[in-house]
Amino acid sequence: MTAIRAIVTDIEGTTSSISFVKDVLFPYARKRLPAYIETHADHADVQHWLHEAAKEAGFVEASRQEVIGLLLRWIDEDRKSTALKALQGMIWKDGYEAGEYRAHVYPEVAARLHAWRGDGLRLYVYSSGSVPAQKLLFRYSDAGDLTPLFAGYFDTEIGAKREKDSYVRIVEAIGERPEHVLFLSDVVEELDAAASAGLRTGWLLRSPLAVPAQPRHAAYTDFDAIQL
Ligand SMILES: CSCCC(=O)C(=O)COP(=O)(O)O
Ligand SMILES: [Mg+2]
Repeated sequence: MTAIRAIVTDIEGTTSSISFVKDVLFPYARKRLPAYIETHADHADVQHWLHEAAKEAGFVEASRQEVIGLLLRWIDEDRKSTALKALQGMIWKDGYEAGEYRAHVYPEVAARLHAWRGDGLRLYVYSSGSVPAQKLLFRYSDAGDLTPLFAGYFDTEIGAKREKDSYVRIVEAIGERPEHVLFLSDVVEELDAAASAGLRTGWLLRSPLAVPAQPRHAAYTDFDAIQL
């Protein structure tokens, strides 16, 4: 089998629990988003992402309140909007820095990432969460600061996770041939897109999920089970 030289991992459902994202991060951002936007309305990056959100929704003209309402609805719908994710990441920063939560990573993940790095593999993240949010999550993980392990981060600014071209661009950016890159995710549509771009794939099916009898991607219950 072709040697794996780089691993690109998803976060939610793969390195970290869906519950940490849905039950801790999303409610934290939802509660604070209206006040955060009002108090940061003169910040250029906030203005930029509000404008992008309004554009994405097809609003020709929208008040700040209308865009806030839109963003709250998108949080409830778990919409993978680049603009929403950027704004959520800005809000989560306060919570991490105040010690209000630490990011969940599954128990075997940190040691396995260290082992892969020790074997010379390059490690990357690809998540719908913004790159700053990804860095915060691994900086403030419950297994300590894992950011030194990663060579790079990708978010939906490179493309949507269910589109083949996103993975084509990622392998170009990391300078590898696709067959030397393993993409790990819990979402089969993301794995289908990565496989169509020629990447190797690993499907994380964390307990209590059951591994199907004939999974269409190599399936693993945790990182320690992954065969390179
Ligand atoms: C980067 S932490 C927040 C994760 C997030 O907002 C999200 O939507 C998770 O998506 P993923 O692509 O990691 O499944
Ligand atoms: Mg996921």
